[in-house]
Amino acid sequence: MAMIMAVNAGSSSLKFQLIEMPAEKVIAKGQVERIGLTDSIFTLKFNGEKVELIQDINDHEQAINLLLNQLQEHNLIEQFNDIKGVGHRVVAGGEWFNKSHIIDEDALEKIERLASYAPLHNPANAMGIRVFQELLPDAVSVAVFDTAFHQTLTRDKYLYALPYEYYTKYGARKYGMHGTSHRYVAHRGAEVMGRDLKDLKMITLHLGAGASVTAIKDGVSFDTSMGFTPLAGLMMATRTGDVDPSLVYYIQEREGLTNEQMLNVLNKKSGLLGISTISSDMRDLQDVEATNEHAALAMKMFVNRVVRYVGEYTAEMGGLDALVFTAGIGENSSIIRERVLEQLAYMGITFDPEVNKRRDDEMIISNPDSKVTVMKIATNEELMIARDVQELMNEQ
Ligand SMILES: Nc1ncnc2c1ncn2[C@@H]1O[C@H](COP(=O)(O)OP(=O)(O)O)[C@@H](O)[C@H]1O
Ligand SMILES: CC(=O)OP(=O)(O)O
Ligand SMILES: [Mg+2]
Repeated sequence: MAMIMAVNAGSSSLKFQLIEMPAEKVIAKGQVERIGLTDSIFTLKFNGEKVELIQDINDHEQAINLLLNQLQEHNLIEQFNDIKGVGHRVVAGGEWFNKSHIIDEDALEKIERLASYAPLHNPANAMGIRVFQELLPDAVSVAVFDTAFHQTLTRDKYLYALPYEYYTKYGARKYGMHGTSHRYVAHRGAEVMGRDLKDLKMITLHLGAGASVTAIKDGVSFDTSMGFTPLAGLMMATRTGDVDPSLVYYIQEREGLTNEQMLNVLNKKSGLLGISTISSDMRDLQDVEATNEHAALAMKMFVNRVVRYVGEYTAEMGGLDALVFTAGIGENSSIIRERVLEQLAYMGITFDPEVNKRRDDEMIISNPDSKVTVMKIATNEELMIARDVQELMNEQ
């Protein structure tokens, strides 16, 4: 029996679970949401108790400190001596890592060197790794990469139509992200359907602050919407998603921005925030869309891009059997799911809007006569992380 801590730093959140393995028993779990916004939400659940705090949390460092203080306050820190392994979500693994890896100095240095492959994430991931290594020097430390699941993409899918030498010289290619989540919900989705994933053409929609779409065929990742970095693909909370690259230079020149400032606009000032001008959080937009034209426009654009990718990937796979919604928006926003599904009626998708409003962690939303089975599956990246930590510890 081993106690494992799984740490998942997202762009707007920090999530963790303390899990007893191999029983997969969750001892404590919690999250900090809305990092960098006002009224950040901290929740901690243990022994049937729930703690909730609302306060402004500016960055991941503050989030980790708050988490550690709270664990201490509720005497959960004593369990730290029992923690044998800590698993960290790391967004970019480049071509160095195609599976989870024990973190030694060399691996940590590589994770830090991959910062330009995931500028909002890898530095925060590396910071989390160092904090926990100091706190628990004897625990095995493991990195679980978002990019690993997408290593099955074939060259025709992962290359950009740039001069080929940029791929060989600089690793300029699509890596894809959110792989741990896409992998988890794809397998759970197939189980809910009572089917073998290998026999299904499936699209998984991970719609959180970062958002991505994955096409899954023959049980593996076939194509995915994020790219060299998590900036590509869907419109996101603060990221543009796909944009004509010529516009970047056009705007940069006129606004007199440095490269770094321009990247900051694309990563942190765009997306739902950029269009709505009021918030990057879908909850805030839903609250005011009836009276705020910009909030309504941002939501319309968000839905449109999801619909576009579903069509694109269905065409690439030559059909679609199953569609899965997950992550913050995918799991919690029945409005967004409803609007996406209404626009997919042309595919023969039918669903009951009342069923769609239910809050179960796992559910089939589509009607039995629907040509595509539509599901909502709550993701669990932390469980996948804990499983990989356990596996690597067993191999040691
Ligand atoms: N009840 C809700 N309705 C609509 N959107 C929600 C709801 N709850 C959370 N969200 C959205 O989910 C996003 C966070 O998703 P999450 O997957 O936790 O993000 P990340 O892991 O990328 O930080 C928030 O930005 C918010 O827009
Ligand atoms: C890769 C990525 O965008 O992650 P997140 O959604 O957690 O920001
Ligand atoms: Mg996330």
